[in-house]
Amino acid sequence: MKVDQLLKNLSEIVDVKGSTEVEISSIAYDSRKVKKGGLFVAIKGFKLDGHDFIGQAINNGAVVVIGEKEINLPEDVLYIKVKNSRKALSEASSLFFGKPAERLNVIGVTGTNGKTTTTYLIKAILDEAGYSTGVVGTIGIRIKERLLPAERTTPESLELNEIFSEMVKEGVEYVTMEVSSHSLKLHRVDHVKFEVGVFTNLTQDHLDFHVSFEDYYASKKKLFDLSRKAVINVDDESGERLCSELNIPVITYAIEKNADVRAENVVIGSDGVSYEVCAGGERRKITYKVPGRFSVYNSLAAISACLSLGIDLETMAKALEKVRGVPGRFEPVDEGQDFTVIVDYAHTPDGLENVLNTVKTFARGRIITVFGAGGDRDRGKRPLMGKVVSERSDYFIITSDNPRTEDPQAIIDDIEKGVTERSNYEKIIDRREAIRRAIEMALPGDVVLIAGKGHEDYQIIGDKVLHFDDREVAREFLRQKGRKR
Ligand SMILES: CC(=O)N[C@H]1[C@@H](OP(=O)(O)OP(=O)(O)OC[C@H]2O[C@@H](n3ccc(=O)[nH]c3=O)[C@H](O)[C@@H]2O)O[C@H](CO)[C@@H](O)[C@@H]1O[C@H](C)C(=O)N[C@@H](C)C(=O)N[C@H](CCC(=O)O)C(=O)O
Ligand SMILES: Nc1ncnc2c1ncn2[C@@H]1O[C@H](COP(=O)(O)OP(=O)(O)OP(=O)(O)O)[C@@H](O)[C@H]1O
Ligand SMILES: N[C@H](CCC[C@H](N)C(=O)O)C(=O)O
Ligand SMILES: [Mg+2]
Repeated sequence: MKVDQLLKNLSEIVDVKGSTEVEISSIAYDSRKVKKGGLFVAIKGFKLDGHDFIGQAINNGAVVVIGEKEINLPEDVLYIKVKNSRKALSEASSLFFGKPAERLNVIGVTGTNGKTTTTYLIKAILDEAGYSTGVVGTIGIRIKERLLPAERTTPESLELNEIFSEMVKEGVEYVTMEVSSHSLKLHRVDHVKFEVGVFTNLTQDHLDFHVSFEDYYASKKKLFDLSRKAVINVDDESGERLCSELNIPVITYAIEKNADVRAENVVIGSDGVSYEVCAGGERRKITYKVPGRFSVYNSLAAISACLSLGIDLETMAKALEKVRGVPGRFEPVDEGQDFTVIVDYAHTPDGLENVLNTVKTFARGRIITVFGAGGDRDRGKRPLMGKVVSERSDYFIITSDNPRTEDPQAIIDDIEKGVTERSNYEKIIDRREAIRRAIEMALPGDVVLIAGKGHEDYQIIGDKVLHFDDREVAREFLRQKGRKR
């Protein structure tokens, strides 16, 4: 990439110092990853300041540096001062990879809960319609049928552009991606023009990162500055507000309220949901084999997004009928036992409320819940999670869910503060032990809900990532219990 081209593409240059007669061979925002002939983007972080590592970046071979501070560099290194390094990183990496986002139809999904599920449902519909698809999100990066691991829900702009360029090479036409509030606030997707932006809902989470609920809302709203069209759940209070604040075409969806796409005659059963979708004077029966009211919402979101892309209801109904769930989202673990075990990714008060209300609709016996809350994350949600679980479970075990650098016992104590009186519960730090105990005590007809980790195959303790998979552990103890009989 030539520097003069880069200069033309950066929108907020403050100053340029040094020779512009250079060629850039790679980009890095971590000084340790800079290569010879590379561009280093210095980011003022939350913990460290990338500007402090410019020396190291130059030692590693950086020929161009982008930053926000007033800095003097050796003569042979070009310094570009910008207003916002993260935004510049997004613009530079898009250019470096040949602006791949412009060659893809990108659908962005934001909201506190339901993003992963909705992206998978949209993918299923697009596959059924015969398109070649890619997915970016919590479970990983999917390029057609190839699944690559992902560190974050929404990758940093540099990695995202690399993924997009790979997708373009492989002939992907549509990408459905989760757009987290972190990524919007931190300019990870500034270079993307979304065909459709989808808003699922907004409830408490991440108030460690966002200074207030209003800031959380404002970050999510940014997706719609980057979208051509919007799809919004107007049964959600923030969704309704968002709808009134946008100047782009909007398709609304709802069960309760009046909306462009509505679900009527909703039936929620133990093996899934069915309803009639009404859109633009058309009606079509929808069957989706994952239970819960939230399944109606997630499928409505996917239908509305695909309607805006011109796909017919017939194709959508066919696709949704075939979907058998998303890994770690309301996933049953079945070893032939006479009670139900479900692994789910609910890790917010709202997610837990939804999943427990769903379990309630079909549980014949007791509801036994195993859950915890992430360390180094929103502390305010912990007692709320404790309250929701204690109000909806007959028995529960508070345990660890990625304590990270926090004391696991202190996290459990935070959760316990919200537990209502006369609850039946215990606290077991070791998640494996907690799962063993829940399975051990389950009687015929009971439901054991293991919440919070879903598809994750690790437990983060301190800075160590240890292998841990709720589904594997549950299976092991189910077999053990089966053998004892
Ligand atoms: C809170 C958050 O999002 N933090 C992101 C932020 O980190 P930071 O500001 O703390 O970075 P820092 O450690 O201070 O470092 C500043 C800069 O110095 C650089 N550096 C550092 C050391 C060195 O030797 N040389 C060097 O150049 C770093 O590469 C960085 O560019 O900027 C970094 C670089 O872009 C990100 O990697 C990092 O994401 C971290 C890993 C993270 O855990 N993010 C999570 C919370 C996240 O993004 N989650 C969302 C939401 C999921 C959901 O909705 O549930 C997601 O999309 O996954
Ligand atoms: N529309 C919804 N509303 C409320 N809760 C939901 C909804 N959809 C799913 N859930 C619950 O939230 C959990 C997480 O769902 P999903 O993984 O689809 O959300 P997400 O927004 O991608 O989460 P994350 O922010 O962690 O990536 C599910 O396991 C389920 O219990
Ligand atoms: N993407 C979410 C996932 C939380 C899942 C839970 N298992 C945890 O680690 O807190 C986050 O990083 O907040
Ligand atoms: Mg997700």
